[in-house]
Amino acid sequence: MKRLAVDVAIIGAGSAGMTAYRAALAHTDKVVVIESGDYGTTCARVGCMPSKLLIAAADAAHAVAGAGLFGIRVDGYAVDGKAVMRRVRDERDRFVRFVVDAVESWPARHKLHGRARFVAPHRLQVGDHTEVEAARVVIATGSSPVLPPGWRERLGDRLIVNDDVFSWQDLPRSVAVTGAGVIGLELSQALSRLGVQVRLLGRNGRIGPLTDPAVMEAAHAVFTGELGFSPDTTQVQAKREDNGVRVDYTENGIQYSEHVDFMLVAAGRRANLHDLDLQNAGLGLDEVGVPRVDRQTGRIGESHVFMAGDAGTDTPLLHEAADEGYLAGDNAGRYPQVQPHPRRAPLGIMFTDPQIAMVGVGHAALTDQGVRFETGFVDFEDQGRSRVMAQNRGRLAVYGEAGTGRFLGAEMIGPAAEHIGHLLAWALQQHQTVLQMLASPFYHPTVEEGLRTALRDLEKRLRPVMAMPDDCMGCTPGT
Ligand SMILES: Cc1cc2nc3c(=O)[nH]c(=O)nc-3n(C[C@H](O)[C@H](O)[C@H](O)COP(=O)(O)OP(=O)(O)OC[C@H]3O[C@@H](n4cnc5c(N)ncnc54)[C@H](O)[C@@H]3O)c2cc1C
Ligand SMILES: NC(=O)c1ccc[n+]([C@@H]2O[C@H](COP(=O)([O-])OP(=O)(O)OC[C@H]3O[C@@H](n4cnc5c(N)ncnc54)[C@H](O)[C@@H]3O)[C@@H](O)[C@H]2O)c1
Repeated sequence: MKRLAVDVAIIGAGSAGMTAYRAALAHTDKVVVIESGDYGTTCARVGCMPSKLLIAAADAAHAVAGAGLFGIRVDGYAVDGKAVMRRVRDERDRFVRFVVDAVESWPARHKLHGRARFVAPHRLQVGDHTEVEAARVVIATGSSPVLPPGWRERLGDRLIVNDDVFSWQDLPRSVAVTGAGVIGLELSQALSRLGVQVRLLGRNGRIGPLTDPAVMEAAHAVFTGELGFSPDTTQVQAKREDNGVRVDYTENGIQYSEHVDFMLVAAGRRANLHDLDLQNAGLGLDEVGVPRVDRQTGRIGESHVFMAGDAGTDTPLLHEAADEGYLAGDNAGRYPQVQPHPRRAPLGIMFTDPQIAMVGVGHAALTDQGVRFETGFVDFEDQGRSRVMAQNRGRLAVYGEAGTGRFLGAEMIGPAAEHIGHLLAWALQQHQTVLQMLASPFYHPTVEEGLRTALRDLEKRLRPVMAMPDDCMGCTPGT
């Protein structure tokens, strides 16, 4: 058994771990990053990037299929599944290469390969070959898909998760997708637009991260209109049969039975903490055995252990993982002079079409917290620029605090949501009021004019006396 003594040991070389490494290195050279799997990160290898590559192909197919609306005739197009998947894999490999190159440029003394687990608060065992004595530890072990009990045993290789999709050589004929969350919706719509027959099995009418009933209603209209989407299924059973899976489920009291090539499970992800033997780390764990992490320091309680990324967050997103990696790595490096780091305004974007954006505090959380707030809406059906582009589907809800007029958050499904989401998150981070936001420029004709309509609606409800003049459709058409 080799022995190693370091100031900072980082478990996991994903996006959070890599950022933690760079931050810790600013304080000490005695750092080691321990990785049990392949280098390249979840984001580049099986997450953000390959999923967006698949969506890009689906968008191209959708644009061709819908070109007739603009008077553009496209005769006889076909989706070449092998070519689609080849581009997804090739471009994905390019992104992975950049990450792997970065890791390969690190000195060998900073890297260790193998599965890490705690044997004592300051001691990690890595595989069966090395024992690391670490003054501080950063846990950045990411997350893995949650599978319904017994399905892996019953379905074998017909049960797939996101990782499997991106190594396909060709597109299958049909898939059932369990879970209408972010991954389920993004992949279902992309596969459907590429000609795969899709059955998306949701639960309790949930649709991605949305909580605002009016925005959810608009989202339901979008996805049930386009996909084989069953938003409120119960009693879902899956069993293996010849060349695929038999899926039985109930919706609205009616039983359905379908045969599909694969069952894709996208029913949420769980932090990779189970095999770390955290009970040996001397940490305070909560009632379900999970450590509590300070959002601004990344530190677990008063301990020498820090956590970053999907392993310890309720916002498992790439930019959050990178930020958390930085603050955990920095604090592990400078320990015991741990310092808090400010966090950014919450922002989430789903790359469906139309896209979904969540900014700040959502409708359900505002309601649960008893905040006095008002809501402004815009429906995109008659929004000028959106209609010009035939992307006039969806709804935006913006929330403002009663009394102060402070902007609090937004939920949206609609055109350009990735851009509108950023504008709103930046305004939120600057603590702007709705009136201050309305004082910013809005160009004509843009989708942002739809945002202005929603903000004006909100302003009217927040401060009836100081309301802005009504929209003038004749002055600037379709805003
Ligand atoms: C399909 C999909 C699409 C996504 N799309 C987006 C998107 O568009 N935008 C966005 O912001 N986010 C997206 N995400 C989320 C984003 O990918 C994650 O939030 C981010 O990658 C998390 O980074 P991480 O460093 O925490 O984990 P990871 O990158 O998973 O790194 C964790 C590392 O720890 C290693 N490890 C685990 N246990 C041990 C151990 N005991 N010992 C040693 N090593 C260990 C693992 O092998 C892994 O390499 C997506 C995720 C998925 C799955
Ligand atoms: N665009 C992006 O930023 C992006 C894209 C993909 C993933 N991600 C990240 O990855 C995380 C994980 O994604 P996810 O989609 O796996 O999780 P999720 O939490 O977004 O969605 C899981 C969904 O599955 C449902 N569900 C759970 N068990 C079920 C069952 N047995 N049957 C039917 N439905 C069931 C849940 O109610 C939920 O709606 C996301 O929270 C997100 O942060 C982000």
